[in-house]
Amino acid sequence: MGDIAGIMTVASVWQEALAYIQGKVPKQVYDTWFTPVHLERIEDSTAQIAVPNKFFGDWLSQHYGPLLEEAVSTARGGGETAVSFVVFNRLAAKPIDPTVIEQARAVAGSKPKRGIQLNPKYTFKNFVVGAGNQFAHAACMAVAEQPAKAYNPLFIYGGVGLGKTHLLNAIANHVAERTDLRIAYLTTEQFTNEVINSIRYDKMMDLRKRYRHIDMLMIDDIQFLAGKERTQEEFFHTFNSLYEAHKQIVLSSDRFPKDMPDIEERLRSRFEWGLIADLQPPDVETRIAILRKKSEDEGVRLPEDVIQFLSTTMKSNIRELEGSLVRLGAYASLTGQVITLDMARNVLRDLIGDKKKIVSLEDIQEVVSTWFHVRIADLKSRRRSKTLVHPRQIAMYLCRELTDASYPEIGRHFGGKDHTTIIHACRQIGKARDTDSSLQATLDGLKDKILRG
Ligand SMILES: Nc1ncnc2c1ncn2[C@@H]1O[C@H](COP(=O)(O)OP(=O)(O)OP(=O)(O)O)[C@@H](O)[C@H]1O
Repeated sequence: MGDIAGIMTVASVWQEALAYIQGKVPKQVYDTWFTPVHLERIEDSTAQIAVPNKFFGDWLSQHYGPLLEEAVSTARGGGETAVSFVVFNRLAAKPIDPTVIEQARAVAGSKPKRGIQLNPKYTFKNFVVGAGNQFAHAACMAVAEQPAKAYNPLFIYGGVGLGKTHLLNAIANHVAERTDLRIAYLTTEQFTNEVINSIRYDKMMDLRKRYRHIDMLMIDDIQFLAGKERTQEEFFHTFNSLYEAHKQIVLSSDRFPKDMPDIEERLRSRFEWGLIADLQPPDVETRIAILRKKSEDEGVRLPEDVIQFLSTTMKSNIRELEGSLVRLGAYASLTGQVITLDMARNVLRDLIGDKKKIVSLEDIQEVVSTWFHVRIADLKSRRRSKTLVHPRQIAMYLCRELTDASYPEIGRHFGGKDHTTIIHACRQIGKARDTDSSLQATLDGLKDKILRG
């Protein structure tokens, strides 16, 4: 009885809200944007509007969110009503919260577990497991099931957009759902800012106390500690006290510990104490599985030939794969067309074109020097220290791989070196990359930076 009364109320509120909207927008807008949606329920003072897919919801929220709020509030006879959106063709539809659509990075607050803002979308359930990420996934699952018992620290490394943040969030979400452990999940940038502020306001003791009383510390993109001595020092002490107290530490990085030249040795070696698990670019089967899963979740119909096209064009980065799906879905939704192969080619032309960007030898030298924290002059010099030889050889190798420059020409750009030196470097790196997955990840990361500019 209560239910029926509830449904009737919702239905009548919606009818009135629609009448209100009709009076405010042109017919075409009304037909396109308001007839496909309905009011699902009203809870507290939030009205849930059911939409056909995520993009529709995003668009509606951006353009007509305030009008919807006004309409529902008026239909309910006043009082503020907020609106949120759910996708109605999904079984477990979740509200679309604009703050979590983009990656939500967590902030460690004074009460770490309550203060964190995890991205609820990043769970183990929606992480597609394939050959390249199986190991990292299993390691993360083990840690999530048994924090501080399985592997400590857990160090996840992998190239850009391969799922590090997703996995870290998945661990935190899993643990937060099942336990009362106090979790601090933050990016290295946030940790650095906290250290800087604590120094500035003389609150170092507070910071230390805060971090030393948590049960699980998760820091994303730890490579950004490079060159930040004071933050490294603070992190070192935090690490030690948590580790000694048998608390879980999880770190992610885009490179292997030994490839972090500007990080103190005592920290680097600690990163290797537990388990290091890498994320490799997905193979074609995994790319297809990811596309299928994401398109299903987002309510986007992707024909088979488009799935094939996307999975063979977007090879090295899952974020890019996802981005292309988002763009296609938005385009199709806004133009009211179904997705076809031609549309995909058209809409994603610039994304695909990016890959063919012409790069110069200088671009490569610049990116490599920033990555390894060495000067361009040192890359061109004849100094033979190990910290220089490796980046120099990598830069030479990438010059050969990403440009049409000849060996002598590359030699000239590296301080007038002989072409045999360049050939040697290319062979060394080419050979090593076949067996060294950390080198592979480094090369992928560098290429990504070079090609995207
Ligand atoms: N195996 C997977 N299954 C489903 N989605 C994935 C998978 N791997 C990555 N993704 C998705 O790809 C996007 C990029 O992943 P994520 O942000 O975790 O990458 P990252 O490695 O942290 O990148 P960055 O180096 O830029 O910080 C996210 O939206 C994530 O959900």
